[in-house]
Amino acid sequence: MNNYFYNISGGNTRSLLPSAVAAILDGIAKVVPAALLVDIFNTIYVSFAHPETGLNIGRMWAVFVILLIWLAVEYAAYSYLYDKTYKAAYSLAASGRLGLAEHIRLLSLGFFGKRDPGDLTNLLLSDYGQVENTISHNVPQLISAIMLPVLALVGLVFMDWRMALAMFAAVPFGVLILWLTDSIQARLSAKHVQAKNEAASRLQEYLSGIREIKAHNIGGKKFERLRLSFDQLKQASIRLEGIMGPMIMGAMLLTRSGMTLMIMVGSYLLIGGTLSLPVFLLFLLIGTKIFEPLTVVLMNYGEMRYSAYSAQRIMEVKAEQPMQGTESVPSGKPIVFDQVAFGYDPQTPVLKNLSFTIKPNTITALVGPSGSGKSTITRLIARFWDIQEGSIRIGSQPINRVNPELLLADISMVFQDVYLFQDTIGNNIRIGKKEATQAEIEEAAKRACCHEFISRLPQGYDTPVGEGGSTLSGGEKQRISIARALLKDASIVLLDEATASLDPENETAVQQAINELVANKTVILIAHRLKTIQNADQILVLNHGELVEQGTHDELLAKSGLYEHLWSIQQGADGWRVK
Ligand SMILES: Nc1ncnc2c1ncn2[C@@H]1O[C@H](COP(=O)(O)OP(=O)(O)OP(=O)(O)O)[C@@H](O)[C@H]1O
Repeated sequence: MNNYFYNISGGNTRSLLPSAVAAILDGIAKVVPAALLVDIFNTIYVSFAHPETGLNIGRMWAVFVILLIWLAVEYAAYSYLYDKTYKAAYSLAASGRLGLAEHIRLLSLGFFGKRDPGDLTNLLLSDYGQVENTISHNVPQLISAIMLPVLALVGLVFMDWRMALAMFAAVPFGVLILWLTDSIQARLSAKHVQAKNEAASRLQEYLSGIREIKAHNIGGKKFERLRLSFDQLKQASIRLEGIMGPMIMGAMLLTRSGMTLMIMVGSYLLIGGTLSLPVFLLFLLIGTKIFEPLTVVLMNYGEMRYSAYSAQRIMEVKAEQPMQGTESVPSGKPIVFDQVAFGYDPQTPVLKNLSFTIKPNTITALVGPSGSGKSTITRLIARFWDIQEGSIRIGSQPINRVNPELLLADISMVFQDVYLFQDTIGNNIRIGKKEATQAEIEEAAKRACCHEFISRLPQGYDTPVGEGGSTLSGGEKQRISIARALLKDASIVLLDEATASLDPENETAVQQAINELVANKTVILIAHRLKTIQNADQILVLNHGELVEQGTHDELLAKSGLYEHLWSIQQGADGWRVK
């Protein structure tokens, strides 16, 4: 149970305390009207039992006034409960979501390879929503609903312990049913949450891949996966409701059967003369009030069990270790790969025994057939993953000891698939330097050859771009990402050359922007077209994750090896035409 509260509060159990106190106050507030009801009953009963004394009007008025005052107190208690519980729950969930998103950002990219992106979205939205609901509704309602039966039990035991025992005798059996079925409920709830997440993931996949689905006419196949996931969700929902419903209902009926038992016991005791009529009537009156909150307790317990799996999922991600390292990045030092071996899956090596040095302020081009490991090298320099063997150093500092945030602050990256955020063009460039002025942004845009096309847009730098940059052309997005990198002005530039997919006009503009970016930087460039790297300081030729050749363009051509082979293929392909 401790674990449960630890998980639903996102590891901060103390944050539940104010709402628990508020719920206790709310519970107590609800007990007072019941106690006053007993007093009214008693006053009326006495006037009937002893007609000579008449109805005690003064007492009735006193109860009426207390009830009025109490309504105000109850309102205040409820407002306090609202403030402490609901607001606390929503801010706990909001800060928890942001904290988790921040934690996820600090994890190695290897973590994302293991998880479906839709699954993580669900974790942050749906699972947190579930937990939020538990904290804001189920836990306080449960605490508040427990107060009346517990306090009533204490009072009733003093009045007549035999009747109190009869009234509550069935409660342990109701609890026993819940306890016995706990593992079934946990399993069914987990399956239901999994099915819900799977359906949401498939839906997200279907919607975000709609362009490819249309282009390849695979709607039927993808829709089948979507249909299947919704079908499984339906089955899981039916199983959860179908099995748990009767069990909770059984526990409820059993608990409520205490009322019947109490009436029977009371009747016998009344006949036997060991119970007075007013006490019997009092038990009947209180009994009707007590079993309602007990039903609420059982219902909320079911809900809480359901959210336990969501909380567990959140805590599992929180338990993932962020990348370690506290050192700063030595400046002006070479990047050294020393017998590096790496595989995304450690059993399948992608890079093998790789050793080379990249001198500061030089251009190193990575060349090789598709899948030879070029992008992987750039990802390892940025420490998206940690390697399994050997070491990567900047100067003498192994990068696995460097603070990942500081390392990334020193690296600019320009990839082929540029992602632009759903924001203005200006703010998308500002990502390179948060505190940049408008003048700095425009200066970077000018150097990246995108100022002109941005200025032509009706809202200029304030023009919003669609999510992912869907409203801009490939070349325009490239140049904006180069402007970002220019603004960042990091000493290491990782560049995935993308000019192959651009039209000649865009290509010249992008090439010019790249030339601005790489001046006086340590550049690692993934080269797809060899004619662009003839002036590189060194070219590393990779094949199947191994370094097979190394040198300048002329040195490598003279070797007549893989580079020369790739060069001659590209020379031939340069003149291809559609017939
Ligand atoms: N995230 C990943 N998870 C698992 N395997 C991966 C991942 N990224 C790449 N790989 C595998 O690692 C190998 C090297 O890939 P990499 O992307 O580094 O090659 P590349 O030379 O850049 O290829 P290309 O020129 O086609 O971009 C390939 O076999 C690829 O399938």
